[in-house]
Amino acid sequence: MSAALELDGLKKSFGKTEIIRGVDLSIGKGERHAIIGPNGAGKSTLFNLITGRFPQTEGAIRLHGQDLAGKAPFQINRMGLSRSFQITNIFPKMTVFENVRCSLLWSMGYRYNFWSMVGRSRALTEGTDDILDQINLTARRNLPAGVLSYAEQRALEIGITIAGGADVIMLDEPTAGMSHSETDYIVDLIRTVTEGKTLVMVEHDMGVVFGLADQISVLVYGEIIATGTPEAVRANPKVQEAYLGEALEDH
Ligand SMILES: Nc1ncnc2c1ncn2[C@@H]1O[C@H](COP(=O)(O)OP(=O)(O)OP(=O)(O)O)[C@@H](O)[C@H]1O
Repeated sequence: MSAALELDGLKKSFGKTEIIRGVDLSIGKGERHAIIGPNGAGKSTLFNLITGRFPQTEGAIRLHGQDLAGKAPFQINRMGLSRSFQITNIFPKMTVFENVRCSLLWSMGYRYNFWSMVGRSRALTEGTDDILDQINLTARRNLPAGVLSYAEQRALEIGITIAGGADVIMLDEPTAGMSHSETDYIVDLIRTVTEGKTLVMVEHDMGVVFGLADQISVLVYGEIIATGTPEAVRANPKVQEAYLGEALEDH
């Protein structure tokens, strides 16, 4: 499996404090990879480095072999990496359809700017409806997004994240604040919409992590102490000691 994303000796300091302390990681194309670790380990910082929100202090990040140094988040997005936000990022007064179309328009405007307006608008509508179908929101198509339930809003946000056609999808705690049934619903949805794509997610819920991830990396105090399959990570004594012990017993 060739790498979709590679981190090489990655470091990040805020002032004098080194938060990411030398991370090497290779995430294969088509892999679903979860980054877990205790509070304050640096997961969000790592996420923000990969998506270009923070510049790294040292080391390299490569997306499909291309160095991301100095690239702005929108440029990284156009190179095929799309992220969701922990805080719901939808326009509440726009309809569900308009929210997805807005995201799709941006990417199509960029990729297919030679299309006629008519062709473009038809393709846009079809593409938007296809995404609504994938995220199970066809029945809610014409409602203002603000009236959706919390889980539906998160589903919509996942739709917005995938709308640009990125092949690397990054999700930050996609099931945060959800009930068990909402979590099951979103996990199924994530599995479906990321089929054939590379998924990188930061997630606290071990049920979600073990249900979705092919590979898990455990970040502790700014370093990855283990990467492997869920079974290997679960059985790793270093991981048990540093972090998972109790969190794992139920799964
Ligand atoms: N912009 C910043 N400036 C200074 N320090 C920061 C900044 N962002 C994060 N930190 C510090 O970096 C450390 C790691 O934070 P981060 O949010 O990346 O951890 P996390 O693993 O995502 O934690 P959680 O699981 O609680 O979300 C924390 O000590 C935090 O205070």
